Amino acid sequence: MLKLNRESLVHKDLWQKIQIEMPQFDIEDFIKKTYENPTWIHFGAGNIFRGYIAALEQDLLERGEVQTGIIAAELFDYEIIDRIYKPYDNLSLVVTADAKGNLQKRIIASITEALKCDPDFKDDWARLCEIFKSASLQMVTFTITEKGYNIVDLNGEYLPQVKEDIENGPEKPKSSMGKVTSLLYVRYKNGKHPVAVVSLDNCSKNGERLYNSIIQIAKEWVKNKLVEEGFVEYLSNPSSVSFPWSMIDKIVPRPSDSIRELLEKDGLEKMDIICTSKNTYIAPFVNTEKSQYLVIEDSFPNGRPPLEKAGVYFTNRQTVENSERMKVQTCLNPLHTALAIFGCLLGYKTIYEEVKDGCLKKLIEKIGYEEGLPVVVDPKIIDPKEYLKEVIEERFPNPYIPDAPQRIATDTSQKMPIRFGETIKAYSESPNLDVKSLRFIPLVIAGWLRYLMCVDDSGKPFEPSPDPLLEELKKHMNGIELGKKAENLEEKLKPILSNEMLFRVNLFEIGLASKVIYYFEEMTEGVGAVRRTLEKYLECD
Ligand SMILES: NC(=O)c1ccc[n+]([C@@H]2O[C@H](COP(=O)([O-])OP(=O)(O)OC[C@H]3O[C@@H](n4cnc5c(N)ncnc54)[C@H](O)[C@@H]3O)[C@@H](O)[C@H]2O)c1
Ligand SMILES: O=P(O)(O)OC[C@@H](O)[C@@H](O)[C@H](O)[C@H](O)CO
Repeated sequence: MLKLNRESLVHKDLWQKIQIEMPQFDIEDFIKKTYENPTWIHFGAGNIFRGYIAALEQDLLERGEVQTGIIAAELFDYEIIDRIYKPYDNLSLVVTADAKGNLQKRIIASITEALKCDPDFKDDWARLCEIFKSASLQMVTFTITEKGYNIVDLNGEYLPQVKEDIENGPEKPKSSMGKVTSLLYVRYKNGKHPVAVVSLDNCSKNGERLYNSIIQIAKEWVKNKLVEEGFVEYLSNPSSVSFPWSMIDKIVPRPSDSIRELLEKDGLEKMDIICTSKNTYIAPFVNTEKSQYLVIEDSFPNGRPPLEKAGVYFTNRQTVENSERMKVQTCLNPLHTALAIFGCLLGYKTIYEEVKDGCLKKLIEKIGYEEGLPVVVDPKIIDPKEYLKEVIEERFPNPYIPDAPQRIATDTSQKMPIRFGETIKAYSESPNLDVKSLRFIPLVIAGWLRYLMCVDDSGKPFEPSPDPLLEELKKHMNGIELGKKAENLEEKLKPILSNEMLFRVNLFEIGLASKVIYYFEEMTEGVGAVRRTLEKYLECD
Protein backbone atom coordinates (compact mmCIF):
# COMPACT_ATOMS: atom_id res chain seq x y z
CA MET A 1 0.00 0.00 0.00
CA LEU A 2 1.20 3.53 -0.80
CA LYS A 3 0.70 6.57 1.40
CA LEU A 4 0.53 10.09 0.05
CA ASN A 5 3.39 11.81 1.88
CA ARG A 6 6.85 13.17 1.19
CA GLU A 7 8.61 10.05 2.37
CA SER A 8 6.77 7.84 -0.11
CA LEU A 9 7.77 10.05 -3.06
CA VAL A 10 11.12 8.26 -3.17
CA HIS A 11 9.30 5.16 -4.49
CA LYS A 12 9.14 6.61 -7.98
CA ASP A 13 8.67 3.20 -9.63
CA LEU A 14 5.57 2.43 -7.52
CA TRP A 15 3.91 5.74 -8.37
CA GLN A 16 4.77 5.29 -12.03
CA LYS A 17 3.30 1.79 -12.02
CA ILE A 18 -0.11 3.18 -11.11
CA GLN A 19 0.34 6.03 -13.61
CA ILE A 20 0.49 8.84 -11.12
CA GLU A 21 2.61 11.79 -12.27
CA MET A 22 5.24 12.89 -9.77
CA PRO A 23 6.46 16.44 -9.10
CA GLN A 24 9.50 17.17 -11.29
CA PHE A 25 11.51 19.38 -8.95
CA ASP A 26 13.54 19.21 -5.77
CA ILE A 27 10.92 19.51 -3.07
CA GLU A 28 13.17 20.08 -0.06
CA ASP A 29 15.06 22.85 -1.85
CA PHE A 30 12.02 24.86 -2.89
CA ILE A 31 10.36 24.48 0.53
CA LYS A 32 13.46 26.02 2.13
CA LYS A 33 13.54 28.85 -0.44
CA THR A 34 9.84 29.57 0.08
CA TYR A 35 10.26 29.63 3.85
CA GLU A 36 13.06 32.16 3.60
CA ASN A 37 11.55 34.31 0.84
CA PRO A 38 7.80 33.81 0.65
CA THR A 39 6.25 35.18 -2.54
CA TRP A 40 2.67 33.87 -2.54
CA ILE A 41 0.19 33.19 0.26
CA HIS A 42 -3.30 31.86 -0.39
CA PHE A 43 -6.30 32.07 1.96
CA GLY A 44 -9.02 29.42 1.64
CA ALA A 45 -7.29 26.05 1.50
CA GLY A 46 -10.27 24.25 -0.12
CA ASN A 47 -10.78 22.24 -3.29
CA ILE A 48 -10.39 24.83 -6.05
CA PHE A 49 -7.12 25.99 -4.53
CA ARG A 50 -5.70 22.48 -4.38
CA GLY A 51 -7.15 21.38 -7.72
CA TYR A 52 -6.40 24.42 -9.85
CA ILE A 53 -4.32 27.22 -8.34
CA ALA A 54 -1.67 25.03 -6.72
CA ALA A 55 -1.40 23.06 -9.98
CA LEU A 56 -0.62 26.27 -11.92
CA GLU A 57 2.32 27.04 -9.63
CA GLN A 58 3.48 23.45 -9.94
CA ASP A 59 3.57 23.90 -13.75
CA LEU A 60 5.90 26.87 -13.26
CA LEU A 61 8.08 25.04 -10.74
CA GLU A 62 8.43 22.11 -13.12
CA ARG A 63 9.52 24.40 -15.95
CA GLY A 64 11.99 26.19 -13.72
CA GLU A 65 10.09 29.47 -14.13
CA VAL A 66 9.82 30.02 -10.35
CA GLN A 67 11.83 28.87 -7.35
CA THR A 68 9.15 29.21 -4.67
CA GLY A 69 5.76 27.68 -3.97
CA ILE A 70 2.54 28.76 -2.25
CA ILE A 71 1.81 29.01 1.48
CA ALA A 72 -1.74 27.91 2.29
CA ALA A 73 -3.67 29.61 5.08
CA GLU A 74 -7.12 28.99 6.54
CA LEU A 75 -9.28 31.77 7.96
CA PHE A 76 -12.29 29.69 8.83
CA ASP A 77 -12.10 25.90 8.87
CA TYR A 78 -9.01 24.75 10.77
CA GLU A 79 -9.97 21.09 10.50
CA ILE A 80 -8.85 21.24 6.86
CA ILE A 81 -5.30 21.94 8.01
CA ASP A 82 -5.31 19.26 10.72
CA ARG A 83 -6.96 16.52 8.71
CA ILE A 84 -6.08 17.11 5.07
CA TYR A 85 -2.82 19.08 4.97
CA LYS A 86 -0.70 17.92 7.92
CA PRO A 87 -1.20 14.13 7.61
CA TYR A 88 -0.26 14.25 3.90
CA ASP A 89 2.68 16.69 4.17
CA ASN A 90 0.65 19.33 2.25
CA LEU A 91 0.57 17.10 -0.84
CA SER A 92 -2.59 16.51 -2.85
CA LEU A 93 -3.54 14.19 -5.66
CA VAL A 94 -5.38 15.85 -8.52
CA VAL A 95 -7.48 13.61 -10.75
CA THR A 96 -8.56 15.27 -13.99
CA ALA A 97 -11.22 13.63 -16.16
CA ASP A 98 -12.10 14.43 -19.76
CA ALA A 99 -15.51 13.67 -21.26
CA LYS A 100 -14.31 10.30 -22.57
CA GLY A 101 -13.30 9.19 -19.07
CA ASN A 102 -9.54 9.49 -19.60
CA LEU A 103 -7.99 10.27 -16.25
CA GLN A 104 -4.80 12.17 -15.50
CA LYS A 105 -3.52 11.64 -11.95
CA ARG A 106 -0.91 14.03 -10.64
CA ILE A 107 0.70 14.70 -7.26
CA ILE A 108 0.71 18.41 -6.47
CA ALA A 109 3.58 19.45 -4.23
CA SER A 110 3.66 23.22 -4.72
CA ILE A 111 2.17 23.99 -1.28
CA THR A 112 4.96 24.46 1.25
CA GLU A 113 3.20 25.30 4.51
CA ALA A 114 -0.37 25.16 5.85
CA LEU A 115 -1.26 27.71 8.55
CA LYS A 116 -4.25 28.47 10.72
CA CYS A 117 -4.92 32.17 10.46
CA ASP A 118 -6.03 32.97 13.97
CA PRO A 119 -4.17 34.79 16.77
CA ASP A 120 -5.24 31.94 19.10
CA PHE A 121 -2.82 29.67 17.21
CA LYS A 122 0.18 31.66 18.34
CA ASP A 123 2.92 29.99 16.28
CA ASP A 124 0.93 30.08 13.07
CA TRP A 125 -0.07 33.71 13.67
CA ALA A 126 3.55 34.66 14.33
CA ARG A 127 4.59 32.95 11.10
CA LEU A 128 1.82 34.76 9.20
CA CYS A 129 3.05 38.09 10.59
CA GLU A 130 6.57 37.18 9.49
CA ILE A 131 5.30 36.36 5.98
CA PHE A 132 3.46 39.67 5.75
CA LYS A 133 6.60 41.51 6.86
CA SER A 134 8.65 39.93 4.05
CA ALA A 135 9.62 42.28 1.26
CA SER A 136 9.57 39.26 -1.08
CA LEU A 137 5.79 38.71 -0.73
CA GLN A 138 4.20 39.49 -4.10
CA MET A 139 0.65 38.25 -3.89
CA VAL A 140 -2.07 37.26 -1.45
CA THR A 141 -4.86 35.29 -3.10
CA PHE A 142 -8.27 34.12 -1.86
CA THR A 143 -10.88 31.44 -2.52
CA ILE A 144 -13.04 31.85 0.58
CA THR A 145 -16.54 31.69 -1.01
CA GLU A 146 -18.77 34.72 -1.64
CA LYS A 147 -19.80 35.00 2.02
CA GLY A 148 -16.16 35.16 3.17
CA TYR A 149 -16.03 38.85 2.18
CA ASN A 150 -19.18 39.88 4.06
CA ILE A 151 -18.79 42.34 6.88
CA VAL A 152 -22.46 43.35 7.18
CA ASP A 153 -25.73 41.42 7.37
CA LEU A 154 -28.87 41.79 5.22
CA ASN A 155 -29.85 44.92 7.15
CA GLY A 156 -26.49 46.57 6.63
CA GLU A 157 -25.41 46.02 10.28
CA TYR A 158 -21.85 44.87 11.04
CA LEU A 159 -21.61 41.11 11.70
CA PRO A 160 -20.91 40.45 15.41
CA GLN A 161 -17.25 39.39 14.95
CA VAL A 162 -16.58 42.36 12.66
CA LYS A 163 -18.13 44.69 15.24
CA GLU A 164 -15.77 43.29 17.87
CA ASP A 165 -12.76 43.64 15.54
CA ILE A 166 -13.67 47.26 14.82
CA GLU A 167 -13.80 48.02 18.54
CA ASN A 168 -10.68 46.05 19.47
CA GLY A 169 -8.30 46.98 16.65
CA PRO A 170 -5.72 44.91 14.77
CA GLU A 171 -4.22 43.06 17.75
CA LYS A 172 -6.50 39.99 18.06
CA PRO A 173 -8.93 39.93 15.13
CA LYS A 174 -11.65 37.29 14.85
CA SER A 175 -13.48 37.89 11.56
CA SER A 176 -12.00 36.80 8.23
CA MET A 177 -11.76 40.33 6.84
CA GLY A 178 -10.51 41.65 10.20
CA LYS A 179 -7.65 39.13 10.19
CA VAL A 180 -6.57 40.01 6.66
CA THR A 181 -6.74 43.75 7.41
CA SER A 182 -4.66 43.16 10.52
CA LEU A 183 -1.98 41.27 8.57
CA LEU A 184 -1.85 44.07 6.00
CA TYR A 185 -1.34 46.47 8.91
CA VAL A 186 1.66 44.36 9.97
CA ARG A 187 3.04 44.85 6.45
CA TYR A 188 2.38 48.59 6.62
CA LYS A 189 4.19 48.88 9.96
CA ASN A 190 7.16 46.89 8.71
CA GLY A 191 8.40 48.63 5.59
CA LYS A 192 5.15 49.44 3.74
CA HIS A 193 6.19 46.91 1.11
CA PRO A 194 3.96 46.64 -1.95
CA VAL A 195 1.71 43.63 -2.54
CA ALA A 196 -1.25 42.48 -4.67
CA VAL A 197 -4.35 41.26 -2.82
CA VAL A 198 -6.33 39.12 -5.26
CA SER A 199 -9.79 37.62 -4.84
CA LEU A 200 -10.27 34.51 -6.97
CA ASP A 201 -13.89 33.99 -5.94
CA ASN A 202 -17.03 33.99 -8.05
CA CYS A 203 -18.15 37.50 -7.12
CA SER A 204 -18.75 40.28 -9.58
CA LYS A 205 -16.03 42.97 -9.30
CA ASN A 206 -14.37 40.66 -6.76
CA GLY A 207 -11.32 42.91 -6.29
CA GLU A 208 -13.55 45.86 -5.45
CA ARG A 209 -15.56 43.73 -3.03
CA LEU A 210 -12.40 42.66 -1.17
CA TYR A 211 -11.04 46.21 -1.15
CA ASN A 212 -14.34 47.63 0.18
CA SER A 213 -14.41 45.23 3.13
CA ILE A 214 -10.77 45.81 4.06
CA ILE A 215 -10.82 49.57 3.65
CA GLN A 216 -14.02 49.87 5.69
CA ILE A 217 -12.42 48.06 8.64
CA ALA A 218 -9.23 50.12 8.27
CA LYS A 219 -11.23 53.36 8.24
CA GLU A 220 -13.12 52.33 11.37
CA TRP A 221 -9.77 51.64 13.06
CA VAL A 222 -8.55 55.10 12.08
CA LYS A 223 -11.80 56.60 13.40
CA ASN A 224 -11.31 54.75 16.71
CA LYS A 225 -7.67 55.92 16.81
CA LEU A 226 -6.42 52.34 16.73
CA VAL A 227 -4.22 52.77 13.63
CA GLU A 228 -2.60 55.66 11.76
CA GLU A 229 -4.31 57.43 8.85
CA GLY A 230 -1.34 56.46 6.69
CA PHE A 231 -2.61 52.86 6.74
CA VAL A 232 -5.73 53.84 4.78
CA GLU A 233 -3.54 55.76 2.33
CA TYR A 234 -1.27 52.72 1.91
CA LEU A 235 -4.29 50.46 1.17
CA SER A 236 -5.75 53.01 -1.24
CA ASN A 237 -2.64 53.47 -3.34
CA PRO A 238 -2.49 50.80 -6.10
CA SER A 239 1.26 51.18 -6.41
CA SER A 240 1.47 50.00 -2.77
CA VAL A 241 -1.48 47.65 -2.43
CA SER A 242 -3.47 46.61 -5.48
CA PHE A 243 -6.74 44.68 -5.53
CA PRO A 244 -6.84 43.20 -9.04
CA TRP A 245 -10.13 41.81 -10.33
CA SER A 246 -10.31 38.27 -11.65
CA MET A 247 -12.46 35.63 -13.30
CA ILE A 248 -11.78 32.02 -12.39
CA ASP A 249 -13.34 28.98 -14.00
CA LYS A 250 -12.83 25.27 -13.47
CA ILE A 251 -15.50 22.92 -12.17
CA VAL A 252 -14.09 21.33 -9.02
CA PRO A 253 -16.85 19.24 -7.45
CA ARG A 254 -16.75 17.75 -3.98
CA PRO A 255 -14.48 14.69 -3.86
CA SER A 256 -16.31 11.70 -5.27
CA ASP A 257 -16.61 8.17 -3.93
CA SER A 258 -15.98 6.65 -7.34
CA ILE A 259 -12.58 8.38 -7.56
CA ARG A 260 -11.77 7.36 -3.98
CA GLU A 261 -12.54 3.71 -4.85
CA LEU A 262 -10.40 3.93 -7.96
CA LEU A 263 -7.42 5.30 -6.02
CA GLU A 264 -7.83 2.70 -3.31
CA LYS A 265 -7.88 0.00 -6.00
CA ASP A 266 -4.57 1.46 -7.21
CA GLY A 267 -3.21 0.65 -3.75
CA LEU A 268 -3.38 4.08 -2.13
CA GLU A 269 -4.03 4.23 1.60
CA LYS A 270 -6.14 6.72 3.56
CA MET A 271 -8.05 8.33 0.71
CA ASP A 272 -11.08 9.00 2.94
CA ILE A 273 -13.41 11.88 2.11
CA ILE A 274 -14.30 13.98 5.14
CA CYS A 275 -17.00 16.54 5.84
CA THR A 276 -15.69 18.94 8.47
CA SER A 277 -17.84 20.38 11.24
CA LYS A 278 -17.95 23.56 9.13
CA ASN A 279 -19.28 21.59 6.18
CA THR A 280 -16.26 21.50 3.90
CA TYR A 281 -16.23 18.30 1.84
CA ILE A 282 -12.59 17.52 1.27
CA ALA A 283 -10.19 14.61 0.75
CA PRO A 284 -6.48 14.00 0.11
CA PHE A 285 -7.45 14.00 -3.56
CA VAL A 286 -9.34 16.50 -5.73
CA ASN A 287 -11.41 15.52 -8.77
CA THR A 288 -11.88 18.01 -11.54
CA GLU A 289 -12.43 18.64 -15.24
CA LYS A 290 -9.91 19.58 -17.93
CA SER A 291 -11.37 22.94 -18.97
CA GLN A 292 -10.00 25.92 -17.10
CA TYR A 293 -9.90 29.69 -17.47
CA LEU A 294 -8.26 32.27 -15.24
CA VAL A 295 -8.30 35.93 -16.20
CA ILE A 296 -6.60 38.45 -13.89
CA GLU A 297 -6.19 42.22 -14.04
CA ASP A 298 -2.47 42.81 -14.46
CA SER A 299 -1.79 45.03 -11.47
CA PHE A 300 0.99 43.63 -9.27
CA PRO A 301 3.05 46.35 -7.58
CA ASN A 302 5.65 43.88 -6.24
CA GLY A 303 5.83 41.67 -9.33
CA ARG A 304 4.26 38.24 -9.82
CA PRO A 305 5.02 34.74 -11.03
CA PRO A 306 4.83 34.41 -14.85
CA LEU A 307 1.51 32.56 -14.66
CA GLU A 308 0.78 33.45 -18.29
CA LYS A 309 3.22 30.61 -19.04
CA ALA A 310 0.74 28.27 -17.35
CA GLY A 311 -2.18 29.59 -19.42
CA VAL A 312 -3.46 32.45 -17.22
CA TYR A 313 -4.67 35.56 -19.06
CA PHE A 314 -3.31 38.84 -17.68
CA THR A 315 -5.21 41.81 -19.00
CA ASN A 316 -6.93 45.09 -18.16
CA ARG A 317 -9.82 45.53 -15.71
CA GLN A 318 -12.45 45.98 -18.44
CA THR A 319 -11.57 42.66 -20.07
CA VAL A 320 -11.71 40.91 -16.69
CA GLU A 321 -15.09 42.46 -16.00
CA ASN A 322 -16.43 41.38 -19.37
CA SER A 323 -15.09 37.84 -18.84
CA GLU A 324 -16.64 37.70 -15.38
CA ARG A 325 -20.00 38.98 -16.66
CA MET A 326 -19.83 36.30 -19.34
CA LYS A 327 -19.01 33.45 -16.94
CA VAL A 328 -20.34 34.22 -13.46
CA GLN A 329 -23.34 36.36 -14.36
CA THR A 330 -24.45 34.79 -17.61
CA CYS A 331 -23.06 31.68 -19.26
CA LEU A 332 -22.05 29.26 -16.48
CA ASN A 333 -22.93 30.05 -12.88
CA PRO A 334 -26.59 31.11 -13.35
CA LEU A 335 -27.15 27.87 -15.29
CA HIS A 336 -25.46 25.96 -12.49
CA THR A 337 -27.69 27.57 -9.85
CA ALA A 338 -30.82 26.87 -11.92
CA LEU A 339 -29.79 23.20 -12.11
CA ALA A 340 -28.95 23.20 -8.39
CA ILE A 341 -32.38 24.48 -7.35
CA PHE A 342 -34.44 22.30 -9.68
CA GLY A 343 -32.10 19.34 -9.15
CA CYS A 344 -32.80 19.40 -5.40
CA LEU A 345 -36.54 19.77 -6.03
CA LEU A 346 -36.71 16.99 -8.63
CA GLY A 347 -34.50 14.53 -6.72
CA TYR A 348 -31.36 14.64 -8.89
CA LYS A 349 -27.98 13.78 -7.41
CA THR A 350 -25.73 14.76 -10.31
CA ILE A 351 -25.51 17.60 -12.81
CA TYR A 352 -24.76 15.33 -15.77
CA GLU A 353 -28.03 13.42 -15.18
CA GLU A 354 -29.90 16.72 -15.01
CA VAL A 355 -28.75 17.89 -18.42
CA LYS A 356 -30.19 14.69 -19.91
CA ASP A 357 -33.59 15.94 -18.68
CA GLY A 358 -35.13 17.73 -21.70
CA CYS A 359 -36.90 20.36 -19.58
CA LEU A 360 -33.84 21.28 -17.54
CA LYS A 361 -31.61 21.41 -20.60
CA LYS A 362 -34.11 23.72 -22.29
CA LEU A 363 -34.27 25.87 -19.15
CA ILE A 364 -30.51 26.47 -19.10
CA GLU A 365 -30.47 27.12 -22.85
CA LYS A 366 -33.18 29.76 -22.43
CA ILE A 367 -31.38 31.40 -19.49
CA GLY A 368 -28.05 31.35 -21.31
CA TYR A 369 -28.77 32.04 -24.98
CA GLU A 370 -32.04 33.98 -24.74
CA GLU A 371 -31.85 35.98 -21.51
CA GLY A 372 -28.14 36.06 -20.64
CA LEU A 373 -26.29 36.64 -23.91
CA PRO A 374 -28.00 39.98 -24.74
CA VAL A 375 -26.24 41.63 -21.78
CA VAL A 376 -22.83 40.07 -22.39
CA VAL A 377 -20.07 42.31 -23.72
CA ASP A 378 -17.67 40.15 -25.74
CA PRO A 379 -14.45 39.95 -23.68
CA LYS A 380 -12.61 39.17 -26.97
CA ILE A 381 -10.22 36.72 -25.30
CA ILE A 382 -12.99 34.06 -25.07
CA ASP A 383 -15.96 33.86 -27.45
CA PRO A 384 -19.18 33.97 -25.33
CA LYS A 385 -21.31 31.84 -27.66
CA GLU A 386 -18.62 29.19 -28.03
CA TYR A 387 -18.05 29.27 -24.29
CA LEU A 388 -21.78 28.82 -23.56
CA LYS A 389 -21.93 25.93 -26.02
CA GLU A 390 -18.94 24.24 -24.36
CA VAL A 391 -20.61 24.63 -20.95
CA ILE A 392 -23.96 23.17 -22.04
CA GLU A 393 -22.81 20.53 -24.51
CA GLU A 394 -19.49 19.34 -23.06
CA ARG A 395 -18.76 20.42 -19.51
CA PHE A 396 -22.07 19.92 -17.67
CA PRO A 397 -22.81 16.56 -19.39
CA ASN A 398 -19.37 15.10 -18.46
CA PRO A 399 -20.30 11.94 -16.49
CA TYR A 400 -16.78 11.66 -15.12
CA ILE A 401 -17.24 14.91 -13.17
CA PRO A 402 -19.83 13.79 -10.66
CA ASP A 403 -20.85 17.27 -9.55
CA ALA A 404 -23.93 17.53 -7.33
CA PRO A 405 -26.79 20.06 -7.35
CA GLN A 406 -26.53 20.00 -3.54
CA ARG A 407 -22.95 21.40 -3.65
CA ILE A 408 -23.95 24.21 -5.98
CA ALA A 409 -27.07 24.99 -3.90
CA THR A 410 -24.79 25.90 -0.97
CA ASP A 411 -25.08 29.62 -0.08
CA THR A 412 -27.62 30.33 -2.85
CA SER A 413 -28.66 33.53 -1.05
CA GLN A 414 -25.12 34.85 -1.56
CA LYS A 415 -25.12 33.91 -5.24
CA MET A 416 -28.53 35.30 -6.29
CA PRO A 417 -27.38 38.93 -6.65
CA ILE A 418 -24.37 37.97 -8.75
CA ARG A 419 -25.84 35.15 -10.83
CA PHE A 420 -29.26 36.70 -11.57
CA GLY A 421 -29.46 40.16 -9.97
CA GLU A 422 -26.84 41.72 -12.23
CA THR A 423 -28.66 40.56 -15.38
CA ILE A 424 -32.05 41.76 -14.09
CA LYS A 425 -30.46 45.11 -13.23
CA ALA A 426 -28.82 45.36 -16.65
CA TYR A 427 -32.20 44.76 -18.33
CA SER A 428 -33.92 47.29 -16.09
CA GLU A 429 -31.32 49.95 -16.89
CA SER A 430 -31.08 49.26 -20.61
CA PRO A 431 -32.91 51.53 -23.06
CA ASN A 432 -33.15 48.62 -25.52
CA LEU A 433 -34.19 45.73 -23.30
CA ASP A 434 -37.47 45.19 -21.46
CA VAL A 435 -37.01 43.74 -17.99
CA LYS A 436 -40.59 42.45 -18.08
CA SER A 437 -39.70 40.25 -21.04
CA LEU A 438 -37.63 38.03 -18.71
CA ARG A 439 -39.44 34.72 -18.16
CA PHE A 440 -36.91 32.07 -17.25
CA ILE A 441 -34.87 33.95 -14.64
CA PRO A 442 -38.14 34.66 -12.74
CA LEU A 443 -38.93 30.94 -13.06
CA VAL A 444 -35.65 30.14 -11.29
CA ILE A 445 -36.35 32.70 -8.56
CA ALA A 446 -39.78 31.10 -8.06
CA GLY A 447 -38.01 27.72 -7.97
CA TRP A 448 -35.72 29.04 -5.24
CA LEU A 449 -38.73 30.14 -3.14
CA ARG A 450 -40.18 26.68 -3.69
CA TYR A 451 -36.79 25.19 -2.61
CA LEU A 452 -36.95 27.24 0.59
CA MET A 453 -40.06 25.23 1.56
CA CYS A 454 -37.62 22.28 1.96
CA VAL A 455 -40.15 19.86 0.46
CA ASP A 456 -39.34 18.28 -2.89
CA ASP A 457 -41.65 17.84 -5.88
CA SER A 458 -42.73 14.40 -4.70
CA GLY A 459 -43.86 15.97 -1.42
CA LYS A 460 -40.98 14.63 0.68
CA PRO A 461 -38.97 16.90 3.01
CA PHE A 462 -35.31 17.36 2.05
CA GLU A 463 -32.28 18.77 3.86
CA PRO A 464 -31.36 22.07 2.19
CA SER A 465 -27.67 22.87 1.62
CA PRO A 466 -26.01 25.21 4.15
CA ASP A 467 -26.67 28.90 3.61
CA PRO A 468 -25.97 31.72 6.07
CA LEU A 469 -29.46 33.18 5.49
CA LEU A 470 -31.39 29.93 5.43
CA GLU A 471 -33.13 30.28 8.78
CA GLU A 472 -34.06 33.90 8.17
CA LEU A 473 -35.41 33.13 4.70
CA LYS A 474 -37.31 30.05 5.85
CA LYS A 475 -39.22 32.16 8.37
CA HIS A 476 -40.90 33.98 5.49
CA MET A 477 -42.12 30.66 4.13
CA ASN A 478 -44.02 29.83 7.34
CA GLY A 479 -47.66 29.05 6.63
CA ILE A 480 -47.02 28.26 2.95
CA GLU A 481 -47.86 24.63 2.36
CA LEU A 482 -47.83 22.35 -0.63
CA GLY A 483 -51.35 21.86 -2.05
CA LYS A 484 -52.93 24.73 -0.08
CA LYS A 485 -53.62 28.19 -1.43
CA ALA A 486 -51.64 30.55 0.78
CA GLU A 487 -53.26 33.68 2.17
CA ASN A 488 -51.47 37.03 1.69
CA LEU A 489 -48.77 35.43 -0.42
CA GLU A 490 -47.55 38.77 -1.75
CA GLU A 491 -47.16 40.16 1.77
CA LYS A 492 -45.34 37.04 2.93
CA LEU A 493 -42.86 37.06 0.06
CA LYS A 494 -42.33 40.83 0.02
CA PRO A 495 -39.32 40.85 2.41
CA ILE A 496 -37.49 38.47 0.07
CA LEU A 497 -38.52 39.79 -3.34
CA SER A 498 -38.06 43.44 -2.45
CA ASN A 499 -34.58 42.96 -0.93
CA GLU A 500 -31.95 44.62 -3.11
CA MET A 501 -29.19 42.74 -1.32
CA LEU A 502 -30.65 39.55 -2.77
CA PHE A 503 -31.51 40.66 -6.31
CA ARG A 504 -29.61 43.96 -6.79
CA VAL A 505 -33.04 45.53 -7.45
CA ASN A 506 -36.45 45.57 -5.79
CA LEU A 507 -38.40 43.07 -7.88
CA PHE A 508 -41.67 44.85 -7.01
CA GLU A 509 -40.39 48.20 -8.22
CA ILE A 510 -39.19 46.88 -11.57
CA GLY A 511 -42.38 44.88 -12.13
CA LEU A 512 -41.08 41.29 -11.94
CA ALA A 513 -42.41 40.26 -8.52
CA SER A 514 -45.93 39.39 -9.68
CA LYS A 515 -44.53 37.02 -12.33
CA VAL A 516 -42.34 35.28 -9.74
CA ILE A 517 -45.28 34.96 -7.32
CA TYR A 518 -47.52 33.60 -10.06
CA TYR A 519 -44.98 30.91 -11.02
CA PHE A 520 -44.42 30.09 -7.35
CA GLU A 521 -48.16 29.62 -6.77
CA GLU A 522 -48.23 27.20 -9.68
CA MET A 523 -45.25 25.27 -8.29
CA THR A 524 -46.97 24.86 -4.91
CA GLU A 525 -50.27 23.52 -6.24
CA GLY A 526 -49.39 20.00 -5.14
CA VAL A 527 -47.14 17.01 -5.73
CA GLY A 528 -45.58 17.15 -9.22
CA ALA A 529 -46.41 20.84 -9.67
CA VAL A 530 -42.78 21.90 -10.16
CA ARG A 531 -42.41 19.49 -13.07
CA ARG A 532 -45.78 20.58 -14.54
CA THR A 533 -44.80 24.26 -14.30
CA LEU A 534 -41.50 23.62 -16.07
CA GLU A 535 -43.29 21.64 -18.78
CA LYS A 536 -45.86 24.40 -19.26
CA TYR A 537 -43.40 27.27 -19.66
CA LEU A 538 -40.64 25.42 -21.42
CA GLU A 539 -43.01 23.47 -23.67
CA CYS A 540 -41.13 20.28 -22.98
CA ASP A 541 -41.97 16.85 -21.64
N1 LIG B 1 -15.20 24.57 -6.86
C1 LIG B 1 -15.35 25.21 -7.98
O1 LIG B 1 -15.81 24.61 -8.98
C2 LIG B 1 -14.99 26.67 -8.11
C3 LIG B 1 -14.74 27.19 -9.38
C4 LIG B 1 -14.50 28.56 -9.54
C5 LIG B 1 -14.47 29.36 -8.42
N2 LIG B 1 -14.67 28.84 -7.19
C6 LIG B 1 -14.65 29.78 -6.04
O2 LIG B 1 -13.95 29.23 -4.96
C7 LIG B 1 -14.77 29.20 -3.80
C8 LIG B 1 -14.38 28.02 -2.97
O3 LIG B 1 -14.61 26.83 -3.68
P1 LIG B 1 -13.98 25.47 -3.20
O4 LIG B 1 -14.27 24.47 -4.23
O5 LIG B 1 -12.60 25.66 -2.78
O6 LIG B 1 -14.89 25.18 -1.92
P2 LIG B 1 -14.50 24.33 -0.63
O7 LIG B 1 -15.77 24.07 0.06
O8 LIG B 1 -13.61 23.22 -0.98
O9 LIG B 1 -13.63 25.37 0.24
C9 LIG B 1 -14.19 26.56 0.72
C10 LIG B 1 -13.09 27.39 1.35
O10 LIG B 1 -13.65 28.64 1.78
C11 LIG B 1 -13.39 28.81 3.17
N3 LIG B 1 -14.47 29.60 3.77
C12 LIG B 1 -15.79 29.31 3.84
N4 LIG B 1 -16.44 30.28 4.51
C13 LIG B 1 -15.52 31.21 4.86
C14 LIG B 1 -15.57 32.43 5.59
N5 LIG B 1 -16.72 32.89 6.08
N6 LIG B 1 -14.42 33.12 5.77
C15 LIG B 1 -13.24 32.64 5.28
N7 LIG B 1 -13.13 31.48 4.60
C16 LIG B 1 -14.25 30.77 4.39
C17 LIG B 1 -13.32 27.40 3.72
O11 LIG B 1 -12.71 27.36 4.96
C18 LIG B 1 -12.52 26.72 2.61
O12 LIG B 1 -11.17 27.02 2.71
C19 LIG B 1 -16.19 29.20 -4.35
O13 LIG B 1 -17.13 29.71 -3.45
C20 LIG B 1 -16.06 30.05 -5.58
O14 LIG B 1 -16.21 31.42 -5.27
C21 LIG B 1 -14.92 27.51 -7.00
O1 LIG C 1 -18.19 27.65 -6.02
P1 LIG C 1 -19.48 28.34 -5.71
O2 LIG C 1 -20.07 27.82 -4.45
O3 LIG C 1 -19.42 29.82 -5.82
O4 LIG C 1 -20.50 27.91 -6.84
C1 LIG C 1 -20.77 26.57 -7.18
C2 LIG C 1 -20.47 26.33 -8.66
O5 LIG C 1 -21.39 27.02 -9.46
C3 LIG C 1 -19.07 26.78 -9.01
O6 LIG C 1 -18.16 26.22 -8.11
C4 LIG C 1 -18.67 26.35 -10.44
O7 LIG C 1 -18.38 25.00 -10.46
C5 LIG C 1 -17.47 27.15 -10.87
O8 LIG C 1 -17.71 28.50 -10.79
C6 LIG C 1 -17.01 26.76 -12.26
O9 LIG C 1 -15.96 27.57 -12.61
